[in-house]
Amino acid sequence: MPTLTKLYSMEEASQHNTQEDCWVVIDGKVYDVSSYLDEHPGGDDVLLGATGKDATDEFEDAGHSKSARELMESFCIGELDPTSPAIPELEIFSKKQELQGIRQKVINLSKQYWVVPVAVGLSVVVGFLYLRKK
Ligand code: HEM
Repeated sequence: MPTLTKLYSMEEASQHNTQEDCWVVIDGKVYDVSSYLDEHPGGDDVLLGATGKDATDEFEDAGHSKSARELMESFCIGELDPTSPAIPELEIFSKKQELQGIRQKVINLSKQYWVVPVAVGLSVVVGFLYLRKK
């Protein structure tokens, strides 16, 4: 009996581009590497950066070993639908920019929240010193 391979479009694969949910497409196959991000010796950022496109060249350029290639098979969840259109580079770029923008906003906000306890602490110290002088 023939085995049924699940087919995914590049559009669908590209939706999985976060730290919790990350798919990469290499040589026509789709890999769910979400559980491997933290362990990937090349870093999680390269895997996240390889989402939404055919990452075959980048994968080959890194010179992966035979054991890496064996390991990757355990993450294979299906194949790329050959009829599905590729996503234009610009769109991938703007999606990543969008994510970067959100990340930056969160960082900025957390920086602001540091200011509050520091300001409160400073006013308590200044107030205390002032009262002691009196
Ligand atoms: C299922 C997918 C993948 C698996 C299982 C995997 C696994 C591994 C393993 C085991 C290594 C250690 C070296 C080796 O044994 O070859 C490695 C290194 C590396 N990988 Fe991957 N990898 C995957 C996908 C990718 C992709 C898509 C990229 C690039 C976009 C990438 C970039 C790298 C880089 C840059 C290194 C470090 C090479 C070095 O510093 O020597 N990997 N990977």
